[in-house]
Amino acid sequence: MNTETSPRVGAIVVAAGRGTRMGTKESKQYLLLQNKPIIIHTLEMFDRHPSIEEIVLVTGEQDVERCKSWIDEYGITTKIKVIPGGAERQESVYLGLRQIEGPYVLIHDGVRPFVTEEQITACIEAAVDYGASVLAAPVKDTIKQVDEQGQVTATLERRSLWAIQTPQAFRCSQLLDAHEQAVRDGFIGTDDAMLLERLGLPVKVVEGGYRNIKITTPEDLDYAEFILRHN
Ligand SMILES: Nc1ccn([C@@H]2O[C@H](COP(=O)(O)OP(=O)(O)OP(=O)(O)O)[C@@H](O)[C@H]2O)c(=O)n1
Ligand SMILES: C[C@](O)(CO)[C@H](O)COP(=O)(O)O
Repeated sequence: MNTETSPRVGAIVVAAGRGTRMGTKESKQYLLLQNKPIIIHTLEMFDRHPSIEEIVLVTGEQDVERCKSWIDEYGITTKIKVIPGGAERQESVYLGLRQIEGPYVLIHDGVRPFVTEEQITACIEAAVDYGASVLAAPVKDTIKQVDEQGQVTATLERRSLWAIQTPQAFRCSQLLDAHEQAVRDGFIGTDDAMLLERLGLPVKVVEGGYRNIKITTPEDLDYAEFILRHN
């Protein structure tokens, strides 16, 4: 990406979750991978990217100060704010959005430390061209719909199914409007693109890879160590 012609881009890294599916006492984003907190691995990817001009890190209220200390300790140099998040991921993103200057913003899960520079660039370029973009990978399994009794009701057409990841890139003003509309409608989505989709706005899928995992359950930690060792 030509940084002289690229737009100003801010990144919101959300890390205010409790990690209940991980089941550890320490929130998963602060667990260590090769002796470094996961959240720092993630922040480093955005810190290194030439188009990212500011970062907002959204954490639990009780974690703001230790995150600021780690940011100093690990030498993150991009302009960065650390703010407390909300009860839902969507609220954490919304609080972050209110701090971003724009015109473009990337939303990223703090527990996806393996995003690459090329993937971040591809998401930014697609957002500039199409308005919004999401990183994703084609699903590898056969996906079936199952009812409450555990009976299969349908097998979905796999060619049209993608597992959606982050980063997701947007025009700041458009994402802010979509969040405010969702609040008015009492709508909560599991990602940010959903908030545009429900308004009929286009979202472009950018093909990423299978390594950009969201660290969610204990076995993901073993795979994360494996990825780091083989990078
Ligand atoms: N109120 C919340 C909930 C989630 N997140 C962040 O959103 C990302 C993706 O969410 P997920 O993996 O579901 O994290 P948790 O909510 O922490 O996990 P769990 O659902 O197992 O509790 C994580 O980086 C998480 O910290 C957030 O910033 N604010
Ligand atoms: C945004 C996301 O990472 C895309 O895969 C995901 O939807 C977060 O959802 P979760 O259910 O809170 O993990």
